[in-house]
Amino acid sequence: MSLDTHDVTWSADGVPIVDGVTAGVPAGRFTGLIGPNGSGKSTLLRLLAGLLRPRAGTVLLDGRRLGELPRREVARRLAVVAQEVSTDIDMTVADVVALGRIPHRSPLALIGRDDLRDARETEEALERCGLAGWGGRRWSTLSGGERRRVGIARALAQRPTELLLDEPTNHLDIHHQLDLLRMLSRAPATVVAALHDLNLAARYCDHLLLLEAGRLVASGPPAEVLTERWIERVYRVRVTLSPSPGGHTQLWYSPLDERASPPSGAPGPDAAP
Ligand SMILES: Nc1ncnc2c1ncn2[C@@H]1O[C@H](COP(=O)(O)OP(=O)(O)OP(=O)(O)O)[C@@H](O)[C@H]1O
Repeated sequence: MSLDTHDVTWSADGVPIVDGVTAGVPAGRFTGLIGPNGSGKSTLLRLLAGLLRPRAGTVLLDGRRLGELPRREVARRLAVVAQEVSTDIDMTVADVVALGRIPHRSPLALIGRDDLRDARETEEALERCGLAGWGGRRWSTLSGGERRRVGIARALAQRPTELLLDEPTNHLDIHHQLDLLRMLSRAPATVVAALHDLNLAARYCDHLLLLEAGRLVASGPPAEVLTERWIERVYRVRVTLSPSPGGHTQLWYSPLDERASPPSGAPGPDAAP
């Protein structure tokens, strides 16, 4: 495992938000953090990133307590892409992405050599996010989806060993959602992403952690977690699973109080993916 939590609890005003979670994040794989609104995904992600301290329990990075590791090591290794980013910064896209290089800067290194390497990493990260040639654009002029991709490029420029993302597909059109998740599933890092789209989670994730009211209720490969029983219980919707033309599991939803007809290759009028 790359990241582990042992009986981790975090509460606000005495109310447990993450409640006794023991979970492992497999090294080098893409783990999806799923669960309904308010189930604790963002909070668990922040605990994994060391941005919140557990009230009880421990978070381990490669078997070592996260809170006891040197800050610089954590800053180099872990990259976090938060749900929303500030809108009022007046920087170029290249400058924003180059922020990802800061943890790697050594005060003793030759400035010119660092600059060259940072420029190369910045350009490469922009390319991987489909933003080649965008370095000179002003951040403040970008759309929501473009900002999202720049934020992810910043995280990639850091060359993290663990990449943690909170709803990375937010604001992205379907082309960029697929592009991004394919890229994350192939990234040379341990990736953890909070995701709402269970079809995308089924298609791209290697491992899933399912949260319900702050508790981990299921974990494992998508085929073991995305079952009719779990989805109906946790999301309170009826679901029908069928293989997609590409061979992945496709989920069709309908309200619990409606009778869903099984799909015959295409969704019925009451079933929306
Ligand atoms: N600092 C806080 N003080 C009080 N309540 C909080 C705090 N942080 C989170 N919560 C509550 O904890 C619950 C879990 O929040 P969290 O953001 O982790 O959920 P989530 O699963 O990421 O939700 P969503 O899918 O809506 O983004 C929510 O009900 C939220 O209101």
